[in-house]
Amino acid sequence: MSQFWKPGAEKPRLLDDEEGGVVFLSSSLSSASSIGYGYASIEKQRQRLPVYKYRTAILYLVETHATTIIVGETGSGKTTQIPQYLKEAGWADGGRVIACTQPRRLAVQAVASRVAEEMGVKVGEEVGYTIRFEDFTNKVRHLSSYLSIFGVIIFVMHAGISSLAVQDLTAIKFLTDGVLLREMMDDPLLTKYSVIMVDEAHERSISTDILLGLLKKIQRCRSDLRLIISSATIEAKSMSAFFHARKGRRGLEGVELVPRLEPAILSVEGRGFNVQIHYVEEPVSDYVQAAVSTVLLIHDKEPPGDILVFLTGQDDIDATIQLLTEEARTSKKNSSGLIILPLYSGLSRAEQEQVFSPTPRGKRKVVISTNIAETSLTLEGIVYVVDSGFSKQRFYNPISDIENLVVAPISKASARQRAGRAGRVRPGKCYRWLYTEEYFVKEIPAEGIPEMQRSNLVSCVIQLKALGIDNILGFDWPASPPPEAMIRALEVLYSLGVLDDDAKLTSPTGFQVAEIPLSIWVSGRGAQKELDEAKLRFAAAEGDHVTFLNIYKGFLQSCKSSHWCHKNFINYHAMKKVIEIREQLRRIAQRIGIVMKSCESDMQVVRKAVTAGFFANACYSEAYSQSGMYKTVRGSQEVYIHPSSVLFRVNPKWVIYHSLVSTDRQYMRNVISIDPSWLLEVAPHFYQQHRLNPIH
Ligand SMILES: Nc1ncnc2c1ncn2[C@@H]1O[C@H](COP(=O)(O)OP(=O)(O)OP(=O)(O)O)[C@@H](O)[C@H]1O
Repeated sequence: MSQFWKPGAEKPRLLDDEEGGVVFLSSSLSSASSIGYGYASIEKQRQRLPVYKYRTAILYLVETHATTIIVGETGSGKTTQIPQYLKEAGWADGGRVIACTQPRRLAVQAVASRVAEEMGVKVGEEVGYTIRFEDFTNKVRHLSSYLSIFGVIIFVMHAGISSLAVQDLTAIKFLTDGVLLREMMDDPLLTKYSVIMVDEAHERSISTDILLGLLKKIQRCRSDLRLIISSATIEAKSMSAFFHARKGRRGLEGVELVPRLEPAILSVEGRGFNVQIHYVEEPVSDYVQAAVSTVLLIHDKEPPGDILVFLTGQDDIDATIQLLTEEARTSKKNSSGLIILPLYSGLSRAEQEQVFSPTPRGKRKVVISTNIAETSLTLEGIVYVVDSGFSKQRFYNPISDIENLVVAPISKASARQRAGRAGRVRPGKCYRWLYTEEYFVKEIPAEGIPEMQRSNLVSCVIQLKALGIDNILGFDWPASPPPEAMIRALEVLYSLGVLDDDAKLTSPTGFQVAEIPLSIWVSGRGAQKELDEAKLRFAAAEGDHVTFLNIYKGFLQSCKSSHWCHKNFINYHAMKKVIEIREQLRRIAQRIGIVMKSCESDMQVVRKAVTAGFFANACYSEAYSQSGMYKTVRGSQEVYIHPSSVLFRVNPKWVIYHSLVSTDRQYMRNVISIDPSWLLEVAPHFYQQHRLNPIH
């Protein structure tokens, strides 16, 4: 086993002018070890962060450059400090807002709370956040709705306070990049924002990439807007090249523009606390078992401190928790005193928030998480990180039109982010215990493939179309998506009636679809296991979607009882979330003029509705096939019904699936039986075009 974390070995540095950046600073920081830990006032803690020494530099670069790229180690203070510096320097004066985007909802909430705490304000006042279905910012709309509630009496006072109503009272707003994109539908130039900081830009989610492309466009119209692109692990030069390359700049050469269009690159040197990296000597075959053994070893041998384990998804997490709990029961020595907590996006807010609660004295918290905790989060007690080296990633094949969620190795950038969850408030250790150092160095790529280049682009195309970007193939992307995937997406949207013959959004369907904040390809995440178990009790011959509907109806009939959920192995918090999201969707549907009508008990309507949304995922089983094998109508791929489906072993002739998972075979999840004649009815363009033989 080797140990290393050479502070400074991989440190980013300030690039010089020839490399496309700006020479500005040469100072270096005190080493990490000089930063003590223990109690310090919040102000002192802020001043000890590496980024503090760069405060003036950052403000100067933001003032003078349209785009500033900031690279600094995990925990150096980018996310929590830079928005505050900007506010202190006046960038939120006059009702303007400083935005900071994050790829994940949990990080948005956590960072907003921390910054509010540092500023001594409540979340939702000067510091706010917005994520899908949740807006904690202080602005006009809240005042107006308050006014409407109290009607006439308050209306009299309205004139008196209307000057307040035009001001956005939130100065610093954290939000997901997806939410910022949605805001562009109402305000294409994002006029209320003075500075937009795209944080964790290395993640390159589809939303981040669309956002970067659109922000570059907005910069042409708004010389007052400033962008900050930040990350610990971003390839700064290529990001700079993207923002620097502009079409139609002829005639501007030699002209000194303020702000300068050429991006500035700033490297924040120094890190919070040391993190030692440990590797395993021999590769392991079972990373769940290896994770369990590593946790027990740390618990046995290492001093106090909480443990954060990175695994790939709910299945792995459940298996690990089961093994650890088993261990706690049988071997008192090893695992007593462990508080084991899962963390993944399908959990309720309350369940997720448990990971932030302080660890009782004499106990050790073990948080077992997906990559939801990979960036931006500070979990105070974490000293040890155990990294499986894998995550679940989407891979889309535009030729077969199949999108798989597969367990794949993470990038070096991700591994550094994971290690960076330790060492934030005291020194830490990271156990890349599940893969060898040689494997890490030689096999793991420096960066991941942008999501845009490995995903189905249906939602992405709808969003761009709704924002008036008609020439999607000519859009200025940070990394171009494969043309086949774009063409596939256009084709599907045309067949769905979302796009017209000129590839423009149809009215009203296309615009309505664009307004709904769920993609038409709804993900089935959340409480999957419990729902699988309950399915037997609620199983419907038509398939999984109708089964879910039965569960939903049962929940309502029980008066939304948690006891009922417990009895039926259903996740109560997930059901509450279902109710919440349904209510949000109902409101949106009302606002955009969709007439709602109950289907009563006619399940054919439900099945047809699913067919209308997912017709491209139709499959059939051949009459002679005994093996449970299906073929996709498009592409003739072999697929099978997942054992968790109520239709497993029932094998109706024609089905539509919601998503595919790849293990030893391609399995269809969330499957519903259909009548093939509906395919021609709901998607005639699509099926005529593909001349489907099996439909007669
Ligand atoms: N909730 C918290 N409790 C205690 N300390 C915190 C908390 N949030 C942040 N900090 C402190 O502030 C430091 C800076 O956090 P911040 O998120 O700004 O860093 P960052 O450079 O953006 O890191 P990353 O790249 O990992 O997101 C942390 O290392 C930690 O010392």
